[in-house]
Amino acid sequence: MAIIEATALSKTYQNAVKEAGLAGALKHFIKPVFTEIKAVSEVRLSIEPGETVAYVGPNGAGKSTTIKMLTGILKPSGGQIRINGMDPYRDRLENTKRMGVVFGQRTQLWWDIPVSESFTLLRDIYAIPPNRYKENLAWLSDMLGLGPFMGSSARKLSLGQRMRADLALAFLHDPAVVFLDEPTIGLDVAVRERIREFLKQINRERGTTILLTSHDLDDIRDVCDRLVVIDRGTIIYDGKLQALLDQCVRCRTMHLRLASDGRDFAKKIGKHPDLEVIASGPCEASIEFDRFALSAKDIINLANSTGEVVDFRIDEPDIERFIKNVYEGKLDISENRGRA
Ligand SMILES: Nc1ncnc2c1ncn2[C@@H]1O[C@H](COP(=O)(O)OP(=O)(O)OP(=O)(O)O)[C@@H](O)[C@H]1O
Repeated sequence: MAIIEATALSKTYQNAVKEAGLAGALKHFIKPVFTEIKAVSEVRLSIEPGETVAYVGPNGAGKSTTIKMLTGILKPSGGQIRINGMDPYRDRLENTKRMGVVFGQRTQLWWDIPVSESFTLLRDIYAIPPNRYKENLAWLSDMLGLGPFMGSSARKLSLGQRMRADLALAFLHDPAVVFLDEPTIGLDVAVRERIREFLKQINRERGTTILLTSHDLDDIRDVCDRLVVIDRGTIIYDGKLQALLDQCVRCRTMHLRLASDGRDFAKKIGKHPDLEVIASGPCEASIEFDRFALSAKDIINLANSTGEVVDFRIDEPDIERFIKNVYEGKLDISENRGRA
C-alpha cells in the first residue's frame, strides 16, 4: 500500500488586489477584490514505502505548496491526501508522530536553548521510549557529527550545523516518511555531501520514505531513484530519472576510432540531416546524432561504408544540462506524462 497517496490535489490562493494609499485601502474594505492563483492543480502522487523521490520544478511551480499540503500545514482546496493512511490536515497530531519535515529556510530548533535541549523536548513531545531515544540520538549524532555543538544555542550555529541538527530532529522519532524542502540550500559542498550520504544511509538501513525538493542536481541524482516534475501546478513527469533522460535527451554523441582518415569520413557523411560531425582527425571522428532518427548501428554502418570502425563509445546523456533545461522551462516533457 502506498505511504503517500494524493489524488486530484489542488490549491488555489486568493490574493487581495489593493490600490495604493488610504483610498485604495478603503475601497478594498468596502468592496474587496481578489485574484486567484492556482498553485497546484489536480496533482496525483502515489509513493510506496522506502521510495526516495525528488519533487522538482522551476520557481513558483507549486513544490512548497504541495509539501505544505502533504504535511498538513495547508488545507487543500480540492482532492484527497493519505499519508500513512491518514488525512494529514484533519489527523494532524496523529500524523506528525509518523512523519518528519525539514524546511531548508526554517528551523525546528528552539532558538535560545542548547541544541541538546531541543532534542529532549522533542523526545517528550513524541513520547519516544528512553532506550530508543538514546540509541537514535547516538546514531544520528554520529552520522551527522552533532557532538561539537550540542551544547550551543541554536542562534550560535552556522547554517550547516543548524541544518544537520534539523535533519537529526526530523528523523529522531523513527518517522516512516520524511519531507525535505530544499534541505541543502546555501550549504557548502562538504556539508551537502554529508547530508546526501546521511539520507542514502537512513533510507537504506531504516527504509524511511523520502520526498525532497531541491534545485541541486546532485541531491536529485545521488539520493533519489524517482523524479516527479511539476510545472505551473501540474505534474508533467513521474518516473525514473534515467527513463526520462532516455526519452528526452534526443542528442547523443558517438566517438569513433577508424582505420581510415576521419576527415574523409566527415566529408562523406557530414551532410546527413540527422547527424553532425563535431570533430575529426586522422583516425577518429565524433558525431552528434538524433537518436530518434538514427540508431548507433546506423552510424556504424555509415562509418563502415567509408572505412572501417575499429572502436566506438557513446557519451551518457548530460543530466546537468537536461535538468537545467527543465528548470528553465526550455524542455517540453509534457508528452512524457505518467510513470515511465
Ligand atoms: N501564501 C500564498 N499566497 C498567495 N500565493 C502564494 C502563496 N504561496 C505561494 N503562492 C503562489 O503559488 C505559486 C506556487 O508557489 P510555491 O511556493 O508552491 O512554488 P515553489 O515551486 O515552491 O517555488 P520555489 O522553487 O520558488 O520555492 C506561486 O505563484 C506563488 O507565488
